[in-house]
Amino acid sequence: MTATVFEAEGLSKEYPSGVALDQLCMSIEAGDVYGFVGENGAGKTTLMRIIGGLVHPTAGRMALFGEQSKERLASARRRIGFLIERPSLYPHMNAMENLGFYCRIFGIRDRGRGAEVLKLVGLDEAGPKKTGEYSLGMRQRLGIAVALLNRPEFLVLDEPVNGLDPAGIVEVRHILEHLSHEQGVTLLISSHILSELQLLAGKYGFIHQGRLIQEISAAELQQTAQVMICISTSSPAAAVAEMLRQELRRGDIRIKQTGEIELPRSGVDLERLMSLLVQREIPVDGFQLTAPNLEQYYMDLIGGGGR
Ligand SMILES: Nc1ncnc2c1ncn2[C@@H]1O[C@H](COP(=O)(O)OP(=O)(O)OP(=O)(O)O)[C@@H](O)[C@H]1O
Repeated sequence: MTATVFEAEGLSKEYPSGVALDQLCMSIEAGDVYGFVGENGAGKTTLMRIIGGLVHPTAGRMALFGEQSKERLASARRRIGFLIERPSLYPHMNAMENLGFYCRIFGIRDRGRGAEVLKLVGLDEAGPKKTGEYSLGMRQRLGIAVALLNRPEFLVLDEPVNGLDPAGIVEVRHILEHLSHEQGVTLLISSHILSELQLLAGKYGFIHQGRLIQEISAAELQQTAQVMICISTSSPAAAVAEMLRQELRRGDIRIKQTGEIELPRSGVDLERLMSLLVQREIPVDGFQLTAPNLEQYYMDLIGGGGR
């Protein structure tokens, strides 16, 4: 039986300016990598702050590791690591000094723990460099190291790859994969980079205007989301798309921003499609079947799919 790490029932948060979380019900099981997806202002950070005890809900209940009372929630939070918004680091200190500071705050006596987490995030060679001189990627990795100091069973990460360059994104992904696969850490990750989230998460929760509108597992996404056909041609895309709409009698053929023509795979006779392109002497520079795509699924879900 898997243990429930986090559970919310009717969890709400109202600010004078409006509702940030609206009767949210969700659960995260031990070992899950839960991807939290939503537009700016949807309520993701608010939920993470509630989990961290930084914000109090106005209604509803929640449990962490099955604990619900105020006192027990406080001790359950010691089993969790947080990186919410930007890591707070002292710029005039190096990585080890920053970690030493947090060890004192968290009451961690294990003197070797700082070096261990630095190694885990690949910063063990950063040496005496002050964190004020760190790149964004290094700061983010050090933020993850801080979150790991207490050997958390559950890690809550608010947009951990936001603003990182491609190499930094891959580095953070490898760290999180290691924590999940090798150490069994449960992860809750919010991100706007859905292609990246799709490489990590096993389950997704979609939040829209404070409401959890859907949860789906990666396997369900694989089955549900549409495989798309993507055609690139040097012929005018608008004319080719119109010809295909007429011939295939479909209204769901669109031109992507990249200029490629895209249509759902389902119901398309590929042989007929190819022969239409050949008969009309349309040069085909690329023809691809794309894998189920989290971004497209999300856009369709909130009604902005453009198809
Ligand atoms: N301290 C606060 N006081 C008043 N309103 C707040 C506060 N914090 C958040 N809000 C509001 O609550 C709503 C949800 O914000 P939240 O930061 O949780 O969204 P988010 O999904 O994390 O967005 P983003 O992707 O931009 O980080 C927004 O309308 C926001 O303006």
